Amino acid sequence: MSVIELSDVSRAFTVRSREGFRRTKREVRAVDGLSFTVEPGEVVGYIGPNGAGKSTTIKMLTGILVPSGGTIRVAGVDPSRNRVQLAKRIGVVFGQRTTLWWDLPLKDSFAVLQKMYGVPPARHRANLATFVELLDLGDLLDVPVRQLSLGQRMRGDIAAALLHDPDIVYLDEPTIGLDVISKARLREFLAQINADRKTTVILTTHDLDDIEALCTRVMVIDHGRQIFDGTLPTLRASQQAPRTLVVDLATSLPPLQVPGATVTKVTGPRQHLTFPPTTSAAPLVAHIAATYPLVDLTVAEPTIESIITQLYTPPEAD
Ligand SMILES: Nc1ncnc2c1ncn2[C@@H]1O[C@H](COP(=O)(O)OP(=O)(O)OP(=O)(O)O)[C@@H](O)[C@H]1O
Repeated sequence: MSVIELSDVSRAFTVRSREGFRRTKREVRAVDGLSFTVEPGEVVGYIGPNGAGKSTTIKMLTGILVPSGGTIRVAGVDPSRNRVQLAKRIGVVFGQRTTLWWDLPLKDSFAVLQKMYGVPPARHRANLATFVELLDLGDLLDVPVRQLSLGQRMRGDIAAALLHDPDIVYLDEPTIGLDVISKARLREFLAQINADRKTTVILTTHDLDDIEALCTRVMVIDHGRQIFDGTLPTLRASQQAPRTLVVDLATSLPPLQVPGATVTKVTGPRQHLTFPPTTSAAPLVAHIAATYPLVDLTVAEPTIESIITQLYTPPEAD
């Protein structure tokens, strides 16, 4: 059974403004007819440009906002009518602000959460031991949250969101502002938690490396509507972005003649050839190996960044 179900969900806001002496009212449709389901254990990247409606969707999924239309079920209940019941089944992390108690040492925040959620003491101890080890929190437990660095605090926030064994966790920009090593550690941790506990993860991020590292599925939203839902390879293929063969030869040569591929760059013995996403690389590689003094060869996929940019950019009018 799906753990999240949205059917034709919309959410409008009335924005009031004043122009001179005139007051105006305008309706913004932050989410506009959204339908999708998420299965238990999926890791879904929920992405879109600024103002696309991502936060509004997440707020409706947690029950903070009531939809203007359509129906939502999360873990079998209507979020806005069953917020308290649902709170035990979900965890939420907002990268921009902490849910921990600012003046309390990290371990005291965890103890408060245990009481709030009524986690059995043995389970709490086991979870804490796992998170302390995987997130390297040992030296931080006695430090007040306000003294933690952003990366340390984020590790604390993520542990806090998972201590009550939620079925679903919403992560809103969890790696924002973190250095490369902290990002990598967080991604590894989340992948492991998902593998071990089958926790469903909904990840909102502008860092496409998060998506690449973690998500089995990507949903792209723009102007409150879904514009893509599928796997990363499907997203790549759907955008028809060309792939590239990077060929290292034993010697510098003029541009190679390879049917179905075009040389776009020559730097000494290295040549870059592009070919359509619908073409298999195998015959091209076979042709090059049989015809030229090949030393090494790699296939470079289009970066997800370039694909998403292409997706967000409206087609030019004729
Ligand atoms: N409380 C509100 N009142 C009025 N308009 C709102 C409100 N909340 C969101 N909006 C508008 O709804 C639209 C979607 O906003 P939302 O915050 O969901 O986008 P987002 O995809 O999360 O953007 P970002 O990536 O910038 O966080 C925007 O046009 C925003 O201005």
